[in-house]
Amino acid sequence: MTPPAAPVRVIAVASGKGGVGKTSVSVNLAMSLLNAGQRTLLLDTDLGLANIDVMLGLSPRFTLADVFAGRCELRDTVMEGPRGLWVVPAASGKRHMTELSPQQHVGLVHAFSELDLPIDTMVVDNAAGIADGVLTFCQAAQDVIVVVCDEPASVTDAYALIKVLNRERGVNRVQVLANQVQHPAEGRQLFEKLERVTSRFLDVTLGYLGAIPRDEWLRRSIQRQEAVVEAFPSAPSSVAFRDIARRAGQWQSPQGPRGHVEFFIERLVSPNARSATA
Ligand SMILES: Nc1ncnc2c1ncn2[C@@H]1O[C@H](COP(=O)(O)OP(=O)(O)OP(=O)(O)O)[C@@H](O)[C@H]1O
Repeated sequence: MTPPAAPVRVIAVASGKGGVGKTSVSVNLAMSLLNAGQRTLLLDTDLGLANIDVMLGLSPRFTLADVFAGRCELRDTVMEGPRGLWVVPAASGKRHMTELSPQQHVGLVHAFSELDLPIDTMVVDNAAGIADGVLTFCQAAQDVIVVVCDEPASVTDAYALIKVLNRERGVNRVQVLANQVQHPAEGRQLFEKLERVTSRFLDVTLGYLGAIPRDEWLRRSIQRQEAVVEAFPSAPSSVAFRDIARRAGQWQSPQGPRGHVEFFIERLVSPNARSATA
């Protein structure tokens, strides 16, 4: 009998507002987890404006667009990135891909359960906004990181995202990550601003994951199509990403299925529960 695959920790990265640095966070968090010994898969779910492949200088043969068009299986899209990071790329400029049905989003989540990859962690980069796909992928993850920066629209859109995740999808735990901060106190202030409103109006626990400084080295790494933690390991943002990956590694492990759409659900079912239902 093959031993059951171990649970996979799934972390969804979202932001509400676009352009705050969500993809940079996803790429560098995934690379930092990998460098800390976690076998990691990075999934790009931005089916309209995908850019993880561009950020990492990869040339995908197949993308999620091909899966939905019936041209390949999900496993055919998995490619090997830097240092053995697994990447599932999306497709840019496919407008119809942003109009997938809720069933197709759920179908994609379930398709991951069939994926026989030896991974410990999956990082899911989401599109901006609060479309059905974003909500489903966040709901299906064990942890959600919401990236904010010091702009009024970023904070209000982050609140809007947390509100629909909580009210419509039952998400009750969110980690807040401040990006592009000018000084460490700015990150904490942004978190407190968000927490004041969420604690008044929502049934959700916010955790403060930390802050990534505004860093010219990060911009340079994007030009070089590399993660900053790889291109410039001692840059201030690289130091912050490693710290955040370390903290993310300390979150409590998944306790088992939560009874709704969930990534790698089979791997969350304990071996005992499996044989009881076999
Ligand atoms: N910590 C940082 N320091 C300096 N520049 C940053 C930082 N984070 C992000 N940026 C800049 O912001 C730009 C947008 O970042 P990124 O593409 O990661 O954002 P995004 O939220 O994923 O955007 P979208 O919603 O459009 O996908 C980057 O090209 C980079 O120039």
